[in-house]
Amino acid sequence: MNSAAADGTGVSVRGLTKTFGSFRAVDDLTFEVRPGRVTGFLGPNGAGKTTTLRMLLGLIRPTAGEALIGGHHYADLQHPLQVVGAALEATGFHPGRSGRDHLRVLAATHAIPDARVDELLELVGIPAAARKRAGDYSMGMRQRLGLAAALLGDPQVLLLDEPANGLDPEGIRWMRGFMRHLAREQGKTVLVSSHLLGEVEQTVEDVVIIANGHLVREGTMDELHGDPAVLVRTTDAPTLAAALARAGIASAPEDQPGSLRVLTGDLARVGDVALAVGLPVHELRPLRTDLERLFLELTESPEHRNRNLEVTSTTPAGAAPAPTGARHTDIPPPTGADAPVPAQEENR
Ligand SMILES: Nc1ncnc2c1ncn2[C@@H]1O[C@H](COP(=O)(O)OP(=O)(O)OP(=O)(O)O)[C@@H](O)[C@H]1O
Repeated sequence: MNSAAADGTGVSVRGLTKTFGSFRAVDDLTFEVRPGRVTGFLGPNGAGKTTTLRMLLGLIRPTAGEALIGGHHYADLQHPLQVVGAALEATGFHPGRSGRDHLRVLAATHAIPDARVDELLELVGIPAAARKRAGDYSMGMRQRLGLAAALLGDPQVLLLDEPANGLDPEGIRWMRGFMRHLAREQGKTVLVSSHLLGEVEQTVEDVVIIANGHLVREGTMDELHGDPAVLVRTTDAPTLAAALARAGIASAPEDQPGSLRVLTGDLARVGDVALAVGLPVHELRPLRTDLERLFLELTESPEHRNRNLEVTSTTPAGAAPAPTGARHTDIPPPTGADAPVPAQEENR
């Protein structure tokens, strides 16, 4: 067993499967989430991210496999709020009640002092606004309130579903910094879902990428970026390439005349080699992997084509396909254990 899962600090998903009728929303999914790092849980709309998070939180029952938090099923946690905090949907706040009161009720049912509520509202940046009725909150305010609720019990593990949704650029910057702080300074295990790799690439160290309920890539951001490379442009690329080769650095011509792709991350070294052979450097910059393109390649390859964009067999002739992320039309609206419910207090 993975040590993080065994010592009670990580998240472990093994062979996790969920079917709704004949539709496999999550299909034999296996991955680990480590403490002290922010992990991006990525996939296009409808890939199965929320369904996976809901299984981790015991909100829906897996058809097969297991979803463990610190080596335990959610249902077996004696003090869940102190182990895992979740912000799944920025809803579920009573519109007539203030955000502060909402948190105070939640705190009271878990013997958490009111002072903790005010401390958290301060931390998420809404100490005054949280005294107004939640029904008037912007999406961004609800996100911050949801985050405060998730942190109430100071849990080791945080599961955040698209937390940047509805935040303005300043809010997004704040959220990124806050997630990094929780993981790096406080050692928490942070799993954050998003359908945009670009949205989380500056924040996450690890990624778990899924498409159509399947795992398509698990690893570090560095692995995703691949080996470092540098673009250099000069007046005599073959001479520079030969000099670089003598210095033990491989390179290959780029499309642009006079340009080389050099397989190193050390820009200064490339500049020094050019200087040593008397060549001017007209351009010298790191070559970055186009992560957005890579993400599309991984998730939209023929075997992972987004099933939500395809017409289902039950769609009436001539009818438009279900929009991306829409529920499947052959499945009745969820009820009971499988109904979408907001995080935290519904978990009881
Ligand atoms: N209760 C349900 N009944 C029927 N189908 C469902 C139910 N919940 C989810 N689905 C379907 O399962 C698939 C995965 O949905 P899920 O919400 O987990 O995806 P997601 O990756 O979180 O997408 P998004 O980024 O749009 O939130 C979708 O095709 C969705 O329509």
